[in-house]
Amino acid sequence: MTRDYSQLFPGSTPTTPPNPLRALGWQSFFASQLDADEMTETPPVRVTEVHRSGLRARGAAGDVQLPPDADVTVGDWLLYDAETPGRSRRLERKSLIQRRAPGRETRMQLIAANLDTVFITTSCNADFNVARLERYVALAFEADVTPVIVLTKADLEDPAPYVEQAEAISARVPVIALDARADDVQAALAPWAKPGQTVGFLGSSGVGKTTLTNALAGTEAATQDIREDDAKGRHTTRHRELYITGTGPVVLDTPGMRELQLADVSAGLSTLFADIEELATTCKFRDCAHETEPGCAVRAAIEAGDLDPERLMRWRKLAAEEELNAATVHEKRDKARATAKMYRRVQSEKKNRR
Ligand SMILES: Nc1nc2c(ncn2[C@@H]2O[C@H](COP(=O)(O)OP(=O)(O)OP(=O)(O)O)[C@@H](O)[C@H]2O)c(=O)[nH]1
Ligand SMILES: [Zn+2]
Repeated sequence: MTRDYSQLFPGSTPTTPPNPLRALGWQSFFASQLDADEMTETPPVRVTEVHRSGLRARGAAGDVQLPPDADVTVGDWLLYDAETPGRSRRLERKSLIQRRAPGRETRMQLIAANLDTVFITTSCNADFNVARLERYVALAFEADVTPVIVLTKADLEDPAPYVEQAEAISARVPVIALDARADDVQAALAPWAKPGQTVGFLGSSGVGKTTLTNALAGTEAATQDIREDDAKGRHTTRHRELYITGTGPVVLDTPGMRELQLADVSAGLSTLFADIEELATTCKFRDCAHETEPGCAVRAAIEAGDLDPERLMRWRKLAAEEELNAATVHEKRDKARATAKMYRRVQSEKKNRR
């Protein structure tokens, strides 16, 4: 059987019924990475779940399973090789959210691939914290995901002062205030939550991420929970990590996103604090610490009221933190290598002694 895949390529006119791949978040960026033959022989599937035992993915023809692969994460697109699923080719990513692996592992842990927009969520109350929002924004920039700040619980408190502070974070980051339980959530998020787009939520516990996910994914979110028996025959409820709404965006909701911390975000910090870094290049001294040095452009901007001193402080803190984080990742890796080397030496010495 030959399928007509011409409609999946950019520039073609959409046909009805809606393209099933588009409902999964398929975009011309991915289509441009393969030709019509590959499209037929190895149809694209999107990874919906990652488990130790393997991957689950969904494509035009339904759900498939693949062997585990450390270089694949939720949201990835694979060209499914039905004969040898392990050989399925991963398409180049549009974006990638990753973090330092917790505990003793030294590698980066992949959290989510191919998100278009991340809704950085906080509430108009004590949860609101500019420094934390900046971290999330830097992380989004680092991952090549568009950040949008969403302020929930606007029905409980006057959102105006929160909106004002959030808008000061970056001219490149839109800010929206809403009641997450209201009917107009879909409309408010519509500019980013269009069909074919993939979105996710970041933020502390209790700020309304689940409420917003349900608003976008509708009843789908609830009905996509899967009941299954675990190894011991107990019933367990498993959440899908990718909600496919059919008519709206794809909503990515992995446990990893909820536990996310600041990872390597040096590039993201440079984007967020581009103004300060730009100013710093005009300081008289190259290694200016922007403290008491003469000819410091950064201090001059503060004195002129053009730069918020608090913002400078937060930039310093984040930059220092980032330096420390990056160092520990590298140090850990060096240490692990040294240990492995020593182990091999001991083993070979043992062998030689025999
Ligand atoms: N009044 C009001 N209540 C809200 C709003 N957003 C969320 N809530 C309520 O706050 C509580 C927590 O919302 P959730 O959506 O579960 O928050 P969450 O971010 O998913 O929390 P975790 O699942 O712990 O990560 C629920 O009782 C919501 O109904 C809002 O905008 N206004
Ligand atoms: Zn300076």
